[in-house]
Formats: sequence, C-alpha cells, structure tokens
Amino acid sequence: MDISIGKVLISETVDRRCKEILEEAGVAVDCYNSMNKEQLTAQIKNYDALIVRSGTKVSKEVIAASDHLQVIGRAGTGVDNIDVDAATRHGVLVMNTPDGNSLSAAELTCGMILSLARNIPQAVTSLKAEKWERKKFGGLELYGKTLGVVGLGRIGREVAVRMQAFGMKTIGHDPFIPANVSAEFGVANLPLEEIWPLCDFITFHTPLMPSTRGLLCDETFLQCKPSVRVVNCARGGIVDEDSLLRALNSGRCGGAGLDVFEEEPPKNISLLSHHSVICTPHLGASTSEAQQRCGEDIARQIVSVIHGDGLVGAVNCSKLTKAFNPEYQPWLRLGIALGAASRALLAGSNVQVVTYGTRLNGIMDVFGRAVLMGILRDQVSLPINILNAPFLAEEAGLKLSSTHEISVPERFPACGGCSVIINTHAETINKDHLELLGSVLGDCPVLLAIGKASFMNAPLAGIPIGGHMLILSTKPGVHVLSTVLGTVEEAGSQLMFFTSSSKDDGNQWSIVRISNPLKDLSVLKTFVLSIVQFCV
Ligand SMILES: NC(=O)c1ccc[n+]([C@@H]2O[C@H](COP(=O)([O-])OP(=O)(O)OC[C@H]3O[C@@H](n4cnc5c(N)ncnc54)[C@H](O)[C@@H]3O)[C@@H](O)[C@H]2O)c1
Ligand SMILES: O=C(O)[C@H](O)COP(=O)(O)O
Repeated sequence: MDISIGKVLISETVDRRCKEILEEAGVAVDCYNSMNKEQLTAQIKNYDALIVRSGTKVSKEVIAASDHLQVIGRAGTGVDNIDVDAATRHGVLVMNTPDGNSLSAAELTCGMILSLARNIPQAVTSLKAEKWERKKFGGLELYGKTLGVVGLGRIGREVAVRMQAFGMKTIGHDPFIPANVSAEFGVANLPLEEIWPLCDFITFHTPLMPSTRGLLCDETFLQCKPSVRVVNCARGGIVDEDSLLRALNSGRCGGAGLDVFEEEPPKNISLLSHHSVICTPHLGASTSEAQQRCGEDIARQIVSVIHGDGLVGAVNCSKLTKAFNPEYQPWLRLGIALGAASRALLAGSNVQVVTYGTRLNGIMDVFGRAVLMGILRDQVSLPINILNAPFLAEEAGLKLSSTHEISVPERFPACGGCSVIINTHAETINKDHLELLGSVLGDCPVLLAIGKASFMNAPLAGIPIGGHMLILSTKPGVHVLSTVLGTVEEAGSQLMFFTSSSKDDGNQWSIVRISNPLKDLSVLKTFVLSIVQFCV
C-alpha cells in the first residue's frame, strides 16, 4: 500500500521532536496548541496526515471533510477520540503509540493510591488554608491491603508490581490474559465477581468499550467491601460517575482518585468537589518523558510507512502489515491488475480468489483486497485502498471468497500464483464465469491464462500485465494483428506488444499493450468476438 505524506497537521500540543523528525524526513508540518472542531474541519482538507492526543475529536464529519487524508496518528494510547470505523471506511490508516506513556500512567495511578490512603491532597489544601487538622487526615497503611487491578495489560501490570513493593496483595481480572501469565507478575487473575468483595483498593486499566462501560456501578459497588477506594486513570465511564457519587455519599466508597472523566473537561462538579475525591485533569501521560516518547514514536512510525519500511502501531489494519512489505508489492499489483481485467471482461458480483504456494501463504486476505481494488476502482464513491476495499465491496454488493493452497498446481511457475474467478448471472462476453491466472516473475506481475487459453507457450512465461491494455477474443485462425496495429496507429497510440494465447474451446485470446487508450473500439469490434480496454 502506497502512503505518500507531504503535509502533516498536529492539532494539539505534542512534543517538539515529533515535528523535527517529520521535517528531517522532508515532510511539512503545521502545529496548533489546541484546534477546535470548526478549525479542524476547515483545515483538514489541506493535509495528508493528522496527529492528535486525546483532546482532538476526530469525528466522522472531520474525516469526511478531509480530501487526501491517509494517516491519523495518535501520540498516545487511547483511540476513543477517533472514529476508527469511519477512518477505515475512508481508507485512512490509524496508528497509536501504546508503549510510550504506560510508565507515566502507572506512576500517576500509584500516586493516586498513596494519596487516597493518606489523604495527601486534602491535607495539603487544608494546611495551605492555614489549618492544622492532624486528626481529620488520619489514613491507613497499604501494607497487607488487597489491590484489585482490572485490566492486566501494559499499565495494569506496571501498577501491580509497583504496589507489591508496598506490601500490597495484588489480585486482578483480565479475560484475555492467561492466569499463568499474570501469576508471573504476581497477580492472581480471578473472575470479576470474586474480586469485588476482596479489594481494599480497586484500579481500572482497560480501554473504554461497551463491555467495560460501567464496570463499577451501583450493582457492583454493592458487592465491594465497605469503604473500598477506587482509582480510574484509564477512561471516564469505566466507573459510572453517578454510581460513584452515590457510593461516596453513602460511605460504601471510601475515596476515589480520578484522572479521567465521562466528559472532559468534566461538568460533574458535585463529584469533583466531594471531599473524598482527588482528581487531576487527565495528566496520566503528561510527563516530559512520556510526551517525548509518544511524539518521537508517532513521527517515526509515519516516516517508516512513508519509506515503505514497515508498519508499526497500526490500530485498524494490524492484520495487514504484509500490505506494507516491499516484498509483496508486485503481488498486490498483480491482484489489482487481475481485478481490473476481470471487471473489464465480466461484470460479475461473485469473486473467488485462490492463492497457491508458500510465498503467498499469509497474504490471502491482503491479496483478495487487492483484487477488489482492481474490480471496484472508479466504481465506488471513495478512493479505494487495501483498508477500505472490503467495506466498499460490501456496499457495492460484491462477494469475495478467498482460499489458499500450499501446493502449486502444474499450470503455475514454482513460485506460486493465483486464480481469480469472477461469476455473474448478468450478460456476459463469453460464459457466465471467467477465470484469470496470474503470477509474479522477478517483480513483474504476469497474466498466465484466461480460462484454458494459456499465455505460457514457450518462449513466453506469461504476459506482463500493466499500463493500457486491450483483451480481445477471436475465432481461431482469424488474424487481427494488422487491423489492431492500423487502428492503434490511426488513433495516435503505439502498439507496445501483441500476444495471442493457445486456443481455448474454439476461441483465442489476444493481449495488446498500447501507449495511450483508444477512444473508440467500434472498428475493432467488427473483426473480433469481443474486446475490452482497461488500465492498471
Ligand atoms: N490517564 C492517562 O493519561 C492514560 C495514559 C495511558 C493510557 N491510558 C488508558 O489506560 C487504559 C489501559 O492502557 P494500556 O496501555 O494498559 O492498555 P492495554 O491494551 O495494554 O491493556 C488493556 C487490558 O484491558 C484488558 N481488558 C479488555 N477488556 C477487559 C474487561 N472487560 N475486563 C478486564 N480487562 C479487560 C485487555 O485484555 C488488556 O490486557 C486505556 O484505556 C488507555 O487509554 C490513560
Ligand atoms: O490514552 C492515552 O494515551 C492517555 O489518555 C493520554 O492522553 P493524552 O495524550 O491526551 O495525555
């Protein structure tokens, strides 16, 4: 997949190294401290890439307002401020830098736990107000207490190991981390319902998703120890704010440390101002170290994609990394070319792709997407690429089935190849289905056969497929080369090559490459059974 980034917009404060790295790679960068929705919607059409933190809402309206946006880079972890589905549909790559700020977020969480145990923020405020309230701010020791960690990913596990140093017993819950893995960092991974009654402190480290929204709510608070302390430095909404306020007021919750809120900046003043709540304005990643790492990481990831050096940190195409691998580019060009040729020959709605050989093992999905790109180019409302091809195909009513076979049939070269079959019940040129065989020789995509008509007759090993092409079928023995040559030259084009296949059930196919497209095929149509023109 070709990504070409000339101009990047950074819509909020990101470490200066981000801009520097991009500029060193020859990319122009415009930086804003904090763009509002109107500014972003108006400006986005001028940029190839957008870099944000959590403060920019990249809605589907913003994405739709873009013109040639190819990448949205998140200098940080959470992508819940980005409409990832809309980005994918528009073929926009979304990337994040999930490792860059984990330690900072973990350290802030530990600070919240310590502060809740000893009422540090409240005591500071009191003393600054010239009060000496030693009795009011008595706390409790962490030693021997139980900490529940919900979400045992990058941050959750860093929090657990740090709090073990205080003598806390750490238990946790994460449906995707095996118990033996969490045991390695000293956390017993238990079902949620077993966690609630055991914890003196609970901290949340999951993404916000339908399955994690309101994990701690009225119902689950009832299962918790009285006076449980709660920390949320992950995402607002994992702890339901209304339930939390009720639990704080009733004493069921003994205190809460919040860095994130359902709405940011938060409007829930009664929660923020509660005497047992300590809170920070989404500062988990706000350290110079984390910001430098995230800024550098996202810039390097974008440069790497521009240079075709590989894909790191992709959010919406992690399974498509091979589409960015230079080794596979000729194969993807083959898929696009066979898709375009199939489409020109037959307007079918069912596409069956089979790839063969060890070389193509693992790119079946990517290759199928390339075929869809070839078929649907110029047929859909949005520019099509590897990312959005399946979505646009579904919208266009096109069905794709892809399979892979390790063994290579005799009709292919040893490196393997592919078969693209397009089916239709609509009007057809020859039959109600058509099979094209192709492969890559050197780094050149070649057409091997149309149905049983082969282009592999010695000395040929397939026809290079690319540029402006004509495919025509004739009755065997009908010689059209001189007619084609004359028509092509008369149209001011140049004939680059003309090759005919072996005979197939009475028909013969010829492939013609020309320098410029022909405006009118009507003269040639009188000499042939069928003729189509396409370009790849
Ligand atoms: N406050 C901040 O500034 C700040 C900074 C960095 C990250 N974050 C947030 O912290 C959260 C965690 O980040 P991370 O890097 O550790 O992510 P991560 O992907 O490494 O870990 C998240 C874990 O949650 C688990 N999980 C998913 N659904 C779950 C469920 N229903 N119950 C329990 N566990 C579940 C996943 O299996 C995964 O292991 C994210 O929401 C991220 O946006 C906040
Ligand atoms: O998900 C994240 O990375 C954190 O919430 C940090 O967000 P920020 O980059 O806006 O500080």
